[in-house]
Amino acid sequence: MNEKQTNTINRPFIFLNAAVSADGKISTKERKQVKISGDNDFERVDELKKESDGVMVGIGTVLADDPSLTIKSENRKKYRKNNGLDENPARIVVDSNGRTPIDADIFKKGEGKRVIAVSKCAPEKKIKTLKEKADIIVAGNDKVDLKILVEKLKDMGIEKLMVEGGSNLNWSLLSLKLVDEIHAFIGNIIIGGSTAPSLVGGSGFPETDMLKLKLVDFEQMDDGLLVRWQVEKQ
Ligand SMILES: NC(=O)C1=CN([C@@H]2O[C@H](COP(=O)(O)OP(=O)(O)OC[C@H]3O[C@@H](n4cnc5c(N)ncnc54)[C@H](OP(=O)(O)O)[C@@H]3O)[C@@H](O)[C@H]2O)C=CC1
Ligand SMILES: Nc1nc(O)c(N)c(N[C@@H]2O[C@H](COP(=O)(O)O)[C@@H](O)[C@H]2O)n1
Repeated sequence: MNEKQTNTINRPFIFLNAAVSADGKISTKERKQVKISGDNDFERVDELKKESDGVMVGIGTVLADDPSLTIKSENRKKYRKNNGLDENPARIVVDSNGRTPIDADIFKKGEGKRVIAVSKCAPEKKIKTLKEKADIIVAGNDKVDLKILVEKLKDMGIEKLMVEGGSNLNWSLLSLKLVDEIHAFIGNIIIGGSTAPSLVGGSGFPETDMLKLKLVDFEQMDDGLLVRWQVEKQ
């Protein structure tokens, strides 16, 4: 597939959302969830979830944070129900080897569809167990092929996909040019540490290929800054 075809694949609108420290980190060197934003930001994130068809994370985030990825507000859940939708957007984990724990909060909390995206390498036995709790998408040989995955998600009716990290999944999606927007709350803390994950990890772009962003919106929120960028098409 050449670059032009890459940009024209039939996929959802995809945006990344994250809470980032003033020095660009999304958690500590222990890779444990840390509170960067406050109540106003959690409300904003809840509203974004209400408007999304899917919320996707990498297995690294599931193992580190055990997030539920549910909508928290009863009114927002009701709004979705009244509009013929599941209470929660589909919760999607990018997990090549089927490592998602069977007692993860995404399975225990809230109604709605769960999707585990695996590669052909995932052990049969684990897939069989996960199938009792989630839809399984197989995409890629040894690592989840994100282009195939997002096309399959679109086929399932996912038009708007929110990505809640982490660092490595963000990198892969950005480097494959699969991201339309980035929404970040930048908090008034410094986390530091060269091994603490930043908003975008991976191997990084050479200077000639750095992604360009267009600033769409910004506002002060509590003691931090809320920023929305569009990823420029190249
Ligand atoms: N502040 C914030 O807003 C947020 C912070 N976080 C933090 O981020 C950290 C987790 O980030 P990170 O460790 O990078 O984990 P990620 O959540 O990014 O998951 C990465 C894993 O996903 C799997 N994967 C499968 N296919 C792909 C692919 N094509 N590209 C990339 N990954 C793929 C890989 O595991 P495998 O090979 O087994 O499939 C990989 O190791 C935690 O510390 C968490 O607290 C997370 C979300 C939001
Ligand atoms: N918006 C925001 N602010 C913070 O300060 C955060 N630490 C995060 N983290 C993300 O929220 C997920 C928790 O989700 P649930 O409430 O369990 O659904 C966590 O995994 C991070 O993705 N976000």
